[in-house]
Amino acid sequence: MSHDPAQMRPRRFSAQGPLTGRIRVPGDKSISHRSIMLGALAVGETRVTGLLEGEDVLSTAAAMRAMGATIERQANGEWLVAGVGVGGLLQPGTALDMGNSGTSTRLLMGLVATHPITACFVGDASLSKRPMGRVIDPLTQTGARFTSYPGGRLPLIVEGATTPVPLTYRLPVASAQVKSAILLAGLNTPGTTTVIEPVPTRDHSERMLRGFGADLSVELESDGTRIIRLAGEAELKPQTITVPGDPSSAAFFAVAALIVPGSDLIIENVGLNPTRAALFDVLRQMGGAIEELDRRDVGGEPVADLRVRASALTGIEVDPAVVPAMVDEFPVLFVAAAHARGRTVTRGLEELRVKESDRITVMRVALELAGANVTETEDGLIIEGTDGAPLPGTAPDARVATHLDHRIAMAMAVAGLASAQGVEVDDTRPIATSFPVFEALIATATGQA
Ligand SMILES: O=C(O)C1=C[C@@H](OP(=O)(O)O)[C@@H](O)[C@H](O)C1
Ligand SMILES: C=C(OP(=O)(O)O)C(=O)O
Repeated sequence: MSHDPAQMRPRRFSAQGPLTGRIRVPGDKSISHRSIMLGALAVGETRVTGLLEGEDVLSTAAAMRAMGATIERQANGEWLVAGVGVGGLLQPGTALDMGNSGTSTRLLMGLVATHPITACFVGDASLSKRPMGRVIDPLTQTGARFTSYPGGRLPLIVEGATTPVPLTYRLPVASAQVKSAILLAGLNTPGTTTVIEPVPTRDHSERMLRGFGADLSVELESDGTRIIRLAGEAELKPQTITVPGDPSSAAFFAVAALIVPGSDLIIENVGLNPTRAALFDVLRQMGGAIEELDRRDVGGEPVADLRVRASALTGIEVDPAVVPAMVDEFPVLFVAAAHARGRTVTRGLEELRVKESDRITVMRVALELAGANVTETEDGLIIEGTDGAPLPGTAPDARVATHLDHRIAMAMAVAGLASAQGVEVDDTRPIATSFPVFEALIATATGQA
């Protein structure tokens, strides 16, 4: 995807009335990536139902195919992955195009680092600005070699180690991608790979590696630090996986239903893994009516249907400790805060500056353009809400710049649904990276479908 204005797809999102009825969001992006990767490393056939068919996951699938796996979508929507076995990845014939996806890039760099192959990683303009040094640094210690653009940026070449050395690594940033890259590198490494995680991040890799039969243990220290140990030269067994709905996608509809008057919406099948679900707790603390219905287990992850009703929200100080458990949900939380009574303060969001865009600055500019009262700090935003009044929206000649960032486009679309004159975003194309049916579900929930 490029910034070429001729290819951008702008759209004005305007008030369409309340969100009602029932919707179902697509499969979780993090679990979908890992289903393909681990399936491709197992010996035999893994079956995946509910896979997110977003561009990011399709980039992962294309890369795993290029390294030898057979990955096919069946007519009934189920995906079959025939794996090559740990150690069996083949040298890709061309560069691996990671598109817009940080998760694909960092996790696959981990996999390639301990296979005796060389791979070149390329990506779009957004991904090519993102820091890869955070995985290059630890993975270099396995014996892999990296050649990258200055600052550890894409394009980059990974020459995997022929005799990889196991890592013991303490994470300097709270990042599930860095953790997962090291664990995946550990799969084809003799001995024990150890990741020390002072601040817990999403634990899908740990859960799924165990599910695929890897010998992985997690020790919890008294201060909350997690010590994750993985026995190398693992043999993964194929699995049948049902991917739960993505809480990060449900987040947009939860906020829309809270701030659009008269809404009463059921969002079905939402994954509520505690390392992911903090947004819903924060919105409840703000006074949001979010009920969990039929809590159950899907594919080893807690899931519920969420009933969300329009609510008067109150600003709060968001505890920085919850940031990793809602790291992708801040853009849409900011939109909720812009409609609350009083002030919302967020801190500890430095990581947002290195996502698909700098989500602190980009959301400050976007919300200001829509008429909100926002102050940017070094590590967060302070937002004075409207006490339930609609934001004016963007002027007829103004467009929110989304910078190839799907979550900016969707958060500001939600702002548009609750605005007086609509919010125009400059490009809706990036939405397809994580939530291809987003616009269709808006139409369904607002009765326009
Ligand atoms: O491991 C994952 O699947 C992800 C981890 C997070 O990134 P970081 O590890 O950079 O925080 C998150 O922002 C991303 O959307 C998905
Ligand atoms: C940060 C995100 O994804 P990634 O890092 O995989 O590009 C996201 O989906 O918000």
